[in-house]
Amino acid sequence: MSNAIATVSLSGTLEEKLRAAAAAGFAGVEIFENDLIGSSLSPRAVRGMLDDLGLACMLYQPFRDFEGMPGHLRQRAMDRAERKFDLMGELGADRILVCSNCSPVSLGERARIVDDFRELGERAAKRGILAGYEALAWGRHVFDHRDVWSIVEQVDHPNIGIILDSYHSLSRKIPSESISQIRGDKIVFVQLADAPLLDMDLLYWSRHFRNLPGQGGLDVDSYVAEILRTGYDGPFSLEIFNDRFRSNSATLVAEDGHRSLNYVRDAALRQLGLETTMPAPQPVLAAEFVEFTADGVESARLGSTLATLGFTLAGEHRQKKVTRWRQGGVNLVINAEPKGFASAYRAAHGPSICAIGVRVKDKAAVLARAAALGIRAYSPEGRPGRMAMPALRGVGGSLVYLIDDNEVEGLWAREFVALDMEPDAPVHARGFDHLAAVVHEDEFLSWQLYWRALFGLEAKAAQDVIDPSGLVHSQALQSPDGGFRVTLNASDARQTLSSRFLEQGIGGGYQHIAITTDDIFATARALRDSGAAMLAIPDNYHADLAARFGFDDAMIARMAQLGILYDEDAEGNGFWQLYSRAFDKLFFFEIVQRDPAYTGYGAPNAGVRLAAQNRFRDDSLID
Ligand SMILES: O=C(O)c1ccc(O)c(O)c1
Ligand SMILES: [Mg+2]
Repeated sequence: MSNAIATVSLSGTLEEKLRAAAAAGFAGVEIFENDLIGSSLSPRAVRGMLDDLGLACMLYQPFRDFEGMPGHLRQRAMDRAERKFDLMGELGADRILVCSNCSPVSLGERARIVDDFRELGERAAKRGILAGYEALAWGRHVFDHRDVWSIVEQVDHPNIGIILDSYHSLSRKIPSESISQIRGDKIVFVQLADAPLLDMDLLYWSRHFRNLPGQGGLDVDSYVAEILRTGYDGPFSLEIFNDRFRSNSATLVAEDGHRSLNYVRDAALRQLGLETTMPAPQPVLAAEFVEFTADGVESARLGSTLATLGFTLAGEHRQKKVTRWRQGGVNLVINAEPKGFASAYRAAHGPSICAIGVRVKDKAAVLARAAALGIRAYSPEGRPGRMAMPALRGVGGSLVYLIDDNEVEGLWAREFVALDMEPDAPVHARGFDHLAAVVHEDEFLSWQLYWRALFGLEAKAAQDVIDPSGLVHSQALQSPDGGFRVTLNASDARQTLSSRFLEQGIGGGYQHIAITTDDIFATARALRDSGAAMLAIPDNYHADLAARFGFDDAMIARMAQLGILYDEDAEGNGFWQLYSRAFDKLFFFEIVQRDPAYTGYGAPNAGVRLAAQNRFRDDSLID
């Protein structure tokens, strides 16, 4: 059970693609015909390079418009096949993919198609080649793997088998259980791809939007499980046509690709109740803290800001210039140490969120799963084992600290001297609702895979958000019970709030923290009274709210005065929101009150919020 990747999935020249595939640990590649045709390397030189890199040439593809051709075109197709068999001999490939015919002149007659494959089988046998028939979802006559299987059965030739491609089957909603009809030893090759759920022409969707298993919305896990159940033990190969990947770093896509195959295989084995080498994903129970990096002066200013937001200084680190601010279940840590990770992060990104801490049941299992997925742990140079908490690399170079649920209280007590909290300070924050990160568009899918593969977070439907300066893609992910939520935002438009954050902060990272309250009106009044700088929302928004939800005038006036936004799902579950102004134009806070059954993030309000923030742009980057 090895991992392979089609050269079409990676950017660059053929040489660059092969190097990236080898470096990421793939056992082999599919040579995609166009990549060879456009290369100045001879087939023998490609073979030499594959040998040097330790890569097998597992498949040559695609061979198009073969079966059911009329008249003299039939002989042309056979001649063409012989030429490709010659080429495969030079490349060292013994498998070829024949995709179902798309030609408008092709014939759909079953008997002809069967005859053509019998003849191809005879020709392939003389060369020691296996040909696999793949149903393209947009094939002229054959577009369903069930038809391909029935043809392959009828052809009944040892050199003719089936190739399964998850995109073609799942985009057409063909039940994966149908794979149980297929004999495992007749599966010549398996190609895997995921895709976002878009209502789109099948060909266009396939050629531009495929992505890695764990980055889209197709049930690739169950597809793989059904294939494993047939006894197939050959390679799983990524065949990803994706506009973004074509311009992305081949190294990033190859590394993510390898991770995604290991992830999907693990998930499929788990579905089947079979043994797998990876520990199970540990759900994140909750975010325990968010850590800010700031120098001494910024630290004092940030402390004042947190105080206006209702936080109290709750502890000081026993050895370090680190303070703990607390309100209800929300812990914010300000790290003003002049050395170490936080200080290095600040040097690159400015005062910002440099780490988060998450509670899990078994951090050792998380670390082991991360290692199996090739996700790096953070180890401060020269001081292994000195960390109070292990950490993994996270978005924008930040860290994710791992804390076992049963050690949380002990950890705070051990590391921090507790300061007396004002006993009757009102508590408006119950816990973290979600953490919102901004990432480069090129890494948008990569971080989705990270959260899904490592922690088993579930992806919600992607949202397109309209910023006054352009489109922002937004993807929410959450633990199955909703105890931990993150959102990823990315934008190609140069002047959106997301893009300005990347420029200002030199790279991705967390841009805002959303905190839950049980009474947003009381919280909003308290924040106003303590002088917190909050984001004003224009009256037009509230007039529209009144029209949409029938709020009375007094309610609308209160919401407008306090800058409260509202959304409601189809069942009438509500969601209330309130935003702070940004600290140093870098990060800000959101306060939310959610009906337990409301599962969104106020997407209809995001454009209004971005427009409001956009009004503070002029003097410098964001506010
Ligand atoms: O888009 C295509 O033409 C194409 C070619 C070969 C494949 O294996 C495939 O899945 C799609
Ligand atoms: Mg395919």
